[in-house]
Amino acid sequence: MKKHSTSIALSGKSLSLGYFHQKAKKEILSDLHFELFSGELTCLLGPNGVGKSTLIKSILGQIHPWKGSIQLDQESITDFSVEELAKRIAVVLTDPIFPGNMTVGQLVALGRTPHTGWSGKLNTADRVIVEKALSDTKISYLQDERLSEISDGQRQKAMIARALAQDGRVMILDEPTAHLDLVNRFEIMTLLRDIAHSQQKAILVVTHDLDIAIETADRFWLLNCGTPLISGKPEDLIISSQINQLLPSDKYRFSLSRGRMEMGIKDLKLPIEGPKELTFWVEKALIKAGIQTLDSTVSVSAEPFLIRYKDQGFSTLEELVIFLK
Ligand SMILES: Nc1ncnc2c1ncn2[C@@H]1O[C@H](COP(=O)(O)OP(=O)(O)OP(=O)(O)O)[C@@H](O)[C@H]1O
Repeated sequence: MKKHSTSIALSGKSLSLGYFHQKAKKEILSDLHFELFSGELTCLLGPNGVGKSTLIKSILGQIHPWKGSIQLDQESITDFSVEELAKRIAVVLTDPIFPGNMTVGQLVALGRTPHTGWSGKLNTADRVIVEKALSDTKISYLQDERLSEISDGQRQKAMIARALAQDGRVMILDEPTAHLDLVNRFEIMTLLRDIAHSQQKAILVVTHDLDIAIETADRFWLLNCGTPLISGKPEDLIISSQINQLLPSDKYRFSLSRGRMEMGIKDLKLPIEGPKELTFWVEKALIKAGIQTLDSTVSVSAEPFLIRYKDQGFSTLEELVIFLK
């Protein structure tokens, strides 16, 4: 069943994108189609150099498609002025460019610029929106802190609050979790999904963080060289194996049972018995140690944790690996 067309915030049809290099045309993406839905967090994934930033630049009107068209709210983006586009599409780029002595509150207020004009003077309604953006991103307590004196994760939340204050229907973020620790990466992505759902925003995030994207995204766009963009629920793309498009060679595969990318090892003969959550880690430790075949079965049990192999008992995987080597 197709999604209703009114929920399409942004779409691209038959796009051909590229650059001029020494006067020659260098096509990066051709015949590209996409639909970005309101109320969803979409993650754009693909190998380095495939053209993710190029696609973002075209959505922002920084490069013009050689062929095809991009529609925002059913109108060609070429019909929008730069100011009108800034009201509708908010962007968070990888490297923030704001001075360190600016406060979080001042940064978030800058999000209102497309609405206030060059004076930058906020009226009551603007102030309410800025305060809401700070509270939606749970950083109201940081409003008077300087950007140079807060953590990377807090700064990234401030950048998202600024984009929220811009109050457009579409938000685009280029690697918003780069440089962040695991907990902050989860927090940022979960925050973005909550915002997409509660405020019906269409949020597009470029990321290389497959694990966290699987946990948080409503939709994936998979981009690979020379193939059409694949769009779908992450779970559907995993079940249908289309997720393997992200993996360039047989060396890696996406494990359906474990939900993650792994080294694809041929002729693996590791008979291991015991609880599933333990056999998984035993196999991992053996593969890492370069052990791919065993002539007897390894038995593993929990409480107490014990590994048995050929009448020997081991209380750690380290002991087992030393014995096998
Ligand atoms: N201004 C430019 N002029 C010419 N070629 C460019 C320009 N910018 C990017 N390219 C080329 O376009 C291709 C796609 O680059 P792009 O930055 O869109 O990839 P990406 O998927 O965003 O990569 P990454 O994951 O590494 O950020 C690359 O081959 C790159 O060299």
